[in-house]
Amino acid sequence: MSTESTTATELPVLDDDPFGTAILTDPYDFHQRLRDAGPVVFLPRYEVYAMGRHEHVHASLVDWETFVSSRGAGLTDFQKEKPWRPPSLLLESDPPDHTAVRTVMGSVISPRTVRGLRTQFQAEADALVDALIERETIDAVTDLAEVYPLKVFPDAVGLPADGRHNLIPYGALAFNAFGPHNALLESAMESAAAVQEWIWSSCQREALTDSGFGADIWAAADRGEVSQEQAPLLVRSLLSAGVDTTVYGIANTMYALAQNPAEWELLHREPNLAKFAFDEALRCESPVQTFFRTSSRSKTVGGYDIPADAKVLLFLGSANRDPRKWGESADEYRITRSGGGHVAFGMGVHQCVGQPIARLEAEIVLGALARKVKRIELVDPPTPRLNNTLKGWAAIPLRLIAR
Ligand code: HEM
Ligand SMILES: O=C(O)c1ccc(-n2ccnc2)cc1
Repeated sequence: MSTESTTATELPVLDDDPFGTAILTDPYDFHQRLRDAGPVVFLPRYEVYAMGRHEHVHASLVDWETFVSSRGAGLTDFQKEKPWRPPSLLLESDPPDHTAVRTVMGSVISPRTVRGLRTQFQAEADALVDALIERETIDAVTDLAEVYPLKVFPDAVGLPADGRHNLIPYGALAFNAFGPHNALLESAMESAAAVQEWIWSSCQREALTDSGFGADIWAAADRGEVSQEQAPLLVRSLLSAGVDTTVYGIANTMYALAQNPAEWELLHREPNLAKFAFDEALRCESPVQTFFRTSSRSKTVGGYDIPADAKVLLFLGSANRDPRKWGESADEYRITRSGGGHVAFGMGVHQCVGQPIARLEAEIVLGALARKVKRIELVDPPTPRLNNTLKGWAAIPLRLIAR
């Protein structure tokens, strides 16, 4: 059998700052240059190895033995620097440690449990939409995308009624913390300092209602499926991830629909397409733009050598717009596209365990709005909300033209 010999080819280099304001605001030109530069590109700014093509991002996500998560899913290498908080038992662990806690979280957020949320989620969506269509203009972020998840998700977790507003700055901190120590992370640390106490106390058994995702995690600990020490950390995972991601995802979908009136018109005619409208927005306006891995050993990717112990930056948002996978219409928002295969929720052992909740929230609230609103129009350009990991908006002023 011939052994393919690949001579180490000189790595392409890009001097851009992917965590600078310009690229965080509008990453798509950089993504194209990254994909066209090669399968692996060295970014000297942070001394990391970057991948932007779907083929290699996908392959690296599923190769958890080479590209590990236990040394941090952000820029910090936990073998070299202390994490800012105890590492995530899910996101920042590898099999076999990861396997047991993932099994528990997968059974807590099971399709059956999530299906049981549909009635309550629908009631909250109908009430919110009925209030919104009374107004001629709304803000799709502050009146819709931030309001709906912040009501239904903490209810599903079983959080106390007061203090829930803390979830947004804490989520912003968690996602900024995956990036470099820049001004975004600095300001997130300052504004979230106060909420860390509320977050940790909300993860404790006594703070949670006796039914909900929180209680189910503690029940798994009582059954010995996870330890009593792991239970609050698993609840913390839900609080870190459960709100900001869906806020950005629903907002990004509304902006994509506002930019494509024909797509809204189709959705208004067929509100059951709401789940596809959300999925296509996740592909072309990915809320979670990047995640890091660390190479446990040297690896040749696309003919280029990545050394061991290197930080590898996977551009999910770029992979999801790669014309090598999605064709020339890759940048276009088309809700009838068969969009399967995107990596907006990751891929492999760490693929988003909260996906069913995110999808249910979006399908229901977008479907409820589409049923009652004939057309939506942008009133002013949206205001970006910058974050080292998340891409989305702080404000999207819209006019709603109900039936
Ligand atoms: C639009 C919404 C969401 C997006 C785009 C998203 C995206 C992702 C991505 C890309 C990963 C993989 C991370 C990696 O490979 O390192 C992930 C993992 C994860 N997500 Fe989400 N997420 C969303 C919503 C949620 C929600 C609502 C929850 C909680 C209920 C959640 C909980 C998690 C957890 C716990 C993990 C780690 C899974 C593991 O490491 O086994 N996510 N998510
Ligand atoms: O355990 C944590 O802190 C944590 C877990 C998961 C996420 N995440 C990212 C995208 N979907 C969820 C963020 C933080």
